Amino acid sequence: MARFVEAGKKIVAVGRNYAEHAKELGNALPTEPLLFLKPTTAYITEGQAIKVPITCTSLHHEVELGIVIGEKGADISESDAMKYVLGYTLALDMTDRAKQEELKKKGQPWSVCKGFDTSCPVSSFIPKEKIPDPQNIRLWLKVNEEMKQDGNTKDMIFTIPHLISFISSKFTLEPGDLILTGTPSGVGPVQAGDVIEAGVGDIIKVTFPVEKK
Ligand SMILES: O=C(O)/C=C/C(=O)CC(=O)C(=O)O
Ligand SMILES: [Mg+2]
Repeated sequence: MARFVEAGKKIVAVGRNYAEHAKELGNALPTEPLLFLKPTTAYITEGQAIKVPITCTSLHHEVELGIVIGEKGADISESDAMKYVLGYTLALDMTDRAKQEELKKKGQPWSVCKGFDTSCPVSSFIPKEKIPDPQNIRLWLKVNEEMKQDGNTKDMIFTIPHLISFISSKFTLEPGDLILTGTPSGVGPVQAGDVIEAGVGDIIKVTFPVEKK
C-alpha cells in the first residue's frame, strides 16, 4: 500500500481547475482555487472496488493528478512550492453527481457527494523524478475499454505551485497529505459491473472495478 495512504493525512481537492470541465458542467471559471476535503476513509488502492453509494443515482468518474506532500509547511510561496512535493499519484475523484447538483442548488457543502467511502481510488506512489514536468503530462481514463477522458495538466487554470501556495495559506500541509488537482473534461457516469482504467501518461496505469455497495 502506498506510504501516503498509510500515513492517512488529509486529502485536499481542487474543483473546476480545467476550463473545459467547468464548461461541460455549466460552471463559470473560478477566480481563485475552489477547495473541498475528502476524509481518508475515502481511500482505496488497487485490488479494492469502487462501491456505488446506496442512494446514488449518478456516480461520475474524474481522473486527476494527485500531489503527495513531503514536508510540513504553511504560507508556502509559489517559488518554494515544488520543494514540498514528495511525489505524485493517479487519483480518481469519484463523485455522486446527482447529489452534488442537489447540494449546489441548496448552497450546501459537498462532503457527502465527494467524500463517501471508496471515493478516492489511488495508484501506488509515483516518485517525483518520474514526472519531471508535472505541468505537462497526459491524464486519461477509460470505462469498459472506451476512452472517456484524455487531457493534459498543461490545461490547469491554477498551476501546481499556485495551488500549493494557496492551499497552504488556508491549511498547514503535512507529510502524507494529498492534493487532488482537478479533472479535465469528459467526466461521466459509471455503474456496478463497469471497469475503470486510468493512467498518467505511460508512467502508471490503474484498474478499478465498480460494484454495488
Ligand atoms: O460544480 C460542479 O458542478 C462540479 C464540480 C466538481 O465536481 C469539481 C471537481 O471535483 C473537479 O473539477 O475536479
Ligand atoms: Mg474533482
